[in-house]
Amino acid sequence: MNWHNESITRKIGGLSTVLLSFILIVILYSIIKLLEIGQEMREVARVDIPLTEVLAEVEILQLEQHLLMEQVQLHQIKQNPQVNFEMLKSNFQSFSKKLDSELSRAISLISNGLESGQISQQINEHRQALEDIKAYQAQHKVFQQDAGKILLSSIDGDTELANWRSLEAQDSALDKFAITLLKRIETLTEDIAKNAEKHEREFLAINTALGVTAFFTGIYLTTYIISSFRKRVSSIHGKIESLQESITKREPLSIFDKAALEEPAGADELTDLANDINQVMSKYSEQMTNRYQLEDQLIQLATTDKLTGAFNRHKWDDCLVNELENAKRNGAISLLMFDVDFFKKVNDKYGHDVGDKVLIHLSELVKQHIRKADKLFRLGGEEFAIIVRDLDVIQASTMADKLRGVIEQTLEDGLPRFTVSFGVTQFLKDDDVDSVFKRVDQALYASKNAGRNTVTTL
Ligand SMILES: Nc1nc2c(ncn2[C@@H]2O[C@H](COP(=O)(O)OP(=O)(O)OP(=O)(O)O)[C@@H](O)[C@H]2O)c(=O)[nH]1
Repeated sequence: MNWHNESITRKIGGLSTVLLSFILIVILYSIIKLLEIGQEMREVARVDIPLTEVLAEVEILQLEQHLLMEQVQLHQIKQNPQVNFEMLKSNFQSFSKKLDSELSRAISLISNGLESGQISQQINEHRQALEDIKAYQAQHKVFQQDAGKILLSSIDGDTELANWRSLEAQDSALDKFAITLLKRIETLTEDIAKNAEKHEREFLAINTALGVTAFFTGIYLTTYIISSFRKRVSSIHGKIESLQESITKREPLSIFDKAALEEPAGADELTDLANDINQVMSKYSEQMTNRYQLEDQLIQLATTDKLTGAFNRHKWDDCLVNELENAKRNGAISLLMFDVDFFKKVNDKYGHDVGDKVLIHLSELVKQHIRKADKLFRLGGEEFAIIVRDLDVIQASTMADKLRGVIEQTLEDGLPRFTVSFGVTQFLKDDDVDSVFKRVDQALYASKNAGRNTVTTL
């Protein structure tokens, strides 16, 4: 399909479709990405941040428990043997219970998150964290039982002291475990938050790229459509201008313009308009050509002698005036006038038809022996004239004599021999139509008087 030739409606429709498709892609992409980012944020907000809080609480409890043990060792065992074991035990159990409940909360946060699908990122890391918390809880339970037993007895014997040291070691291991767990969950949360940020940045970058692409595609397509319209409109404008020019000059369309009339390809509204204009121009051109030919024919009829094909008297009058002007500006122009000798006798002896043929033959003969630029006129009856450019009177006289000789020598089948007499003159600066005509007529008259078949120059 040639897009260039599509209709205006389809072009604009195509442009709108492209732009709307882009917008739709941007919207769909935005929805998908926002849902994805929302899910990631929810995961951070509902699982990872609470998990971090719980483990931070666990760490604090762990520290408090550690502190309690230090107190027991420093104040109650060494300095004050009358220690209230019941209160210590109660405090310790209360911490342990709290810690255990926080650990259970952490376990249920991860387990529920994994089951419900709320945790969608770093699933394996979350599973690993779950296992670690469970291990920590189990380890803590052992510590809790051991501590319960030890706190019921006084720590003054060697055995008890050894047990106390072992308990301290367990507590210290739990401390480290709690810190490691917290760090692991913090890193996990950080990673997920970073991932969400990365997705946000990607989302912004891709949306910007899509927006910019849509913008430039829109500009490109709009410019393309406008320029294609302008091209077509200017071609139509050109046609109308050449039509106007042709009407103003009253001339048919030039060949170049006619070539432009070729049916343009395509199916848009401008093509229809161009086709209509082409049809009008084609008809107009045809009419102008016919008219031109008709005018040519009329001009030929009006300026040509019917019998001989030479220019007639009417044309002679026009030409004589123009050539006189030419002669004044551009130099030598001569005039030859000739007349068939004793033509009346030809008519009388051979008939008027033969007389006509003599005149036709004479005119053809003369045309064969003069230059294209020289004009032959039949002034009336058997009287002719030739206007010759660029020849002075002497050169024109020589030319006349050559013609005279050719006519005298010519023997045409069915025609009698005949001769012609010439009068020759040159257009002079002060000449007017009458003076030059009078002079050449006198020259011809002189030739007749001189016995005919001769050339006289004046
Ligand atoms: N066949 C024919 N004869 C014509 C035509 N026009 C004029 N004539 C004749 O030409 C003759 C001219 O005769 P004249 O004027 O006496 O001249 P001429 O006999 O040629 O004698 P000079 O010119 O003195 O040599 C007349 O008989 C006209 O009838 C024409 O168109 N056809």
